[in-house]
Parts: sequence; structure tokens; C-alpha cells
Amino acid sequence: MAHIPRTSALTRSLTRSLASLNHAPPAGKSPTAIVMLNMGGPSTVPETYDFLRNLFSDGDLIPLPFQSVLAPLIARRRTPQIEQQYTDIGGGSPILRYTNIQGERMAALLDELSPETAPHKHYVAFRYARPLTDETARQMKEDGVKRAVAFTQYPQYSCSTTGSSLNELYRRGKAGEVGDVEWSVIDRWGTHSGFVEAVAQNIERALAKFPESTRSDVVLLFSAHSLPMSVVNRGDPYVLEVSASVSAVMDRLGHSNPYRLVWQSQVGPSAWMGMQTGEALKGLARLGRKQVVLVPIAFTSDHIETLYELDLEYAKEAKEHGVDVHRAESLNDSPVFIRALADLAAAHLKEVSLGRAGYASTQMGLRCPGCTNATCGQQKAWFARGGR
Ligand SMILES: C=CC1=C(C)c2cc3[nH]c(cc4nc(cc5[nH]c(cc1n2)c(C)c5CCC(=O)O)C(CCC(=O)O)=C4C)c(C)c3C=C
Ligand SMILES: [Fe+2]
Ligand SMILES: [Fe+2]
Repeated sequence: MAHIPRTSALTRSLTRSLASLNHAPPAGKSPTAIVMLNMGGPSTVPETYDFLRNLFSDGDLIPLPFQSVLAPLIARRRTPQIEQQYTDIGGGSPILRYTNIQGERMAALLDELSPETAPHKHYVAFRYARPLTDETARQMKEDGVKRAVAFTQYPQYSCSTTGSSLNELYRRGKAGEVGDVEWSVIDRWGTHSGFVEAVAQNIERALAKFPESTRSDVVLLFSAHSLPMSVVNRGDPYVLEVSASVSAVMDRLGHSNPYRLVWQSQVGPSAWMGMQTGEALKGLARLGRKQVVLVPIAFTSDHIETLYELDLEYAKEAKEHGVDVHRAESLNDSPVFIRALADLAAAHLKEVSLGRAGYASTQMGLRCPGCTNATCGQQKAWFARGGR
């Protein structure tokens, strides 16, 4: 059975002191790296095939027999349909643009909030689109980074999303591609008050589009990317954590409206977490609940799931059923959200440097009870030691 070593606060702080003695760069030269982990998306339509090939090659997301042979074939078959979707949303995914805006503004705020660890520099490490982790690793090495925070941009943890990004980072780090870096991890933050506030404000703006007389009857339909039941059933924490986000947002809104959490973007024939968002909209229409705000809750910038699936597909279907739907905006360049990212990173840097928190959270140390992926265990142990 895999064993995850527990490191005491004293050992951690000794390791850190030794590390900084051995590797301290000349003062003020080496930036504290905040590495923003996400799946990425094709910035332009012709990048779609590479994105899909990388995605279907990831055994942590979609385990396939003969993966290296099947992945390019499935990607090739799926490319025309997905290319059309990216064309319809304006010619590509905006995720890199928004991640860079969020990262630059977060780093500037961090320099004020945490002058001891300044200067801060954001790096983007995408799992399936450029800049991929290997490219980012090379850049960090070139910049002489000695201290880095792996900051997932998925608010809620799933082994298929954040877990996959951390496994990739672990492989690159272990192979020495990033250089000699002290790592720590922000692995989930779905109930952070700044995140909750930013989502709540966007919901309030969407609610304001309905007549005041019926506003409190509007149904808030929180929609998250679904998960295959095989992943849910091995003990993945994502469904619980998305539910916790919804609950926190509803508390902040004072339970002003009725709400449900539903699931979107199932792919392939296997069983996925439900109820599906599209079915929920139709069901609400049948029940006469014809005013709805759709709320993306598990992804922080726009992507095909919001711009295509929610705005084009579901909104059209809903209109056909006489439902008046508005979507809460994605967080994108929300200043409240960017401040939340900076607050999270500043608190994390402080807690770790004071030895009040480990390099990775207690919750991250626990593998899913049904996990059979050996890399997950190695990755967790590696990050718990600060990437050493
Ligand atoms: C929190 C968000 C996401 C989870 C959880 C997630 C799990 C998951 N996804 C697939 C398969 C596919 N996802 C695809 C695209 C895609 N997935 C997410 C987010 C989550 N996925 C996003 C934001 C996107 C779109 C990216 C964009 O730029 O718009 C795709 C490719 C598109 C398609 O072919 O339909 C696949 C395939 C699985 C199997 C899974 C859980 C195991
Ligand atoms: Fe796992
Ligand atoms: Fe997905």
C-alpha cells in the first residue's frame, strides 16, 4: 500500500532554511513563481486538433487501451465538430488571454500584499494547449526560479483536472526540467470568501435583468462540468467540493432564490454525474418555472462550455420552451476575483513560510480510496516534501 510520509513543521522549516542557504539567489533577482495550472484551450481554430490529441492522450483524464494509438484517431474524428464550436464562439478559446490578465494583475497585487516574497511572476502551465508544462518549466529554469507555488485554477479538486496537472508537474520537476525549486501547492479553494463573493456579484447582476416583481422566483441553475460515474465512484472529491461552492454562494446570497446544481458536457456513452443541465432546463419549463439564471461554478473563465453549450445550445433550446434565461458572467477579469487569487496566494506564502502550513494541504495528502494510479501517490509525497 502506498505510504505518504508526513513531514513535521520543524523538518519543513529546517528543509526550507537549508534550501534557501544553498540556493538563495542574489537578493531581489529570482521571482517567486506563481504557476497557474489549468487545462487550456486552442487559442486559434487550427490548434484544435493538437488540443484534442493532448487531451485524449492523458490517461489521468481518459484512460484508454492503446492510448498512444487511439488518442490521435479519436482526436482526428472529433476535430471538425469542435473546430466548428470554436469558430462559433469567435475563433478560439479565450482562456490564455484571461489567465494572463488574471496572472499579471494577481502578481502586481501580491507584490503589495507580500513584499517579503516579491517580486512575483505568474507562469501559465496548461495541460493540453500551449504553453504546456514543459515549455513553462524551461522558462522557469531560464528565469532562475527557486521558489514556486503550483496554483490550480480549478476551484474544486478532481483527480482528472488538478490531479492530472500536478502529476504532469511532478514528472517534469522530478526529471529536473524546472531546476532546483522549492514547491508548494494551492490545490483547491472552492469556498474561499473572495471567490464566493465574485460569483455572487455576477449572479446579482444577472438577476437584475429580470423584472423586480418576479425576481425572487427566478431559479438559479448552477452548472458544472460533469464527471464519469467511474471517477465519482472511486471517491473523487469534485462533486462534494462543487456542492460546497454552491452552498457557500447561496449562503452569501441569503438564499434569496430557489436553486439546483446540475451537470453539463458529458462526452461518450458511459454513465456521467447528473442531472444534465439541458434536461433540467426542459424539466423546469414543464413545471412552469420559466425564469432561470445559469451559473457556471467550476471554471473561472469563458470556454466552449459557457460560450457555446450554455449561451448558444441551451439558451436556444430554453427559448424554444418559452424559458427566459440569463447567464451569470464567467469570472474572467473580475477585479473581485483577481483580488481573491492574490489573497489566496499571499495567505498561502505566509502560512508556508511560517511553518504554519505544509507545502501541500492535508486534504491533498489523501488519495481517492479507489485510486489505482501509482503516480498520484508519488506526486503527493513529492509535493509534501516541497518538491524535493
Ligand atoms: C472542472 C472542469 C472540468 C472537469 C471536471 C472535466 C472533466 C472531464 N472532461 C472530460 C472530457 C473532455 N473535456 C473536454 C473539454 C473541456 N473540459 C473542461 C473542463 C472540465 N473537464 C473544459 C473547460 C473544456 C473545454 C475547453 C475549452 O476551451 O472550451 C473535452 C474536449 C471537447 C470535446 O471533445 O467535447 C473532452 C473530451 C472527461 C472525460 C472528464 C473527466 C474524467
Ligand atoms: Fe486519484
Ligand atoms: Fe472536460
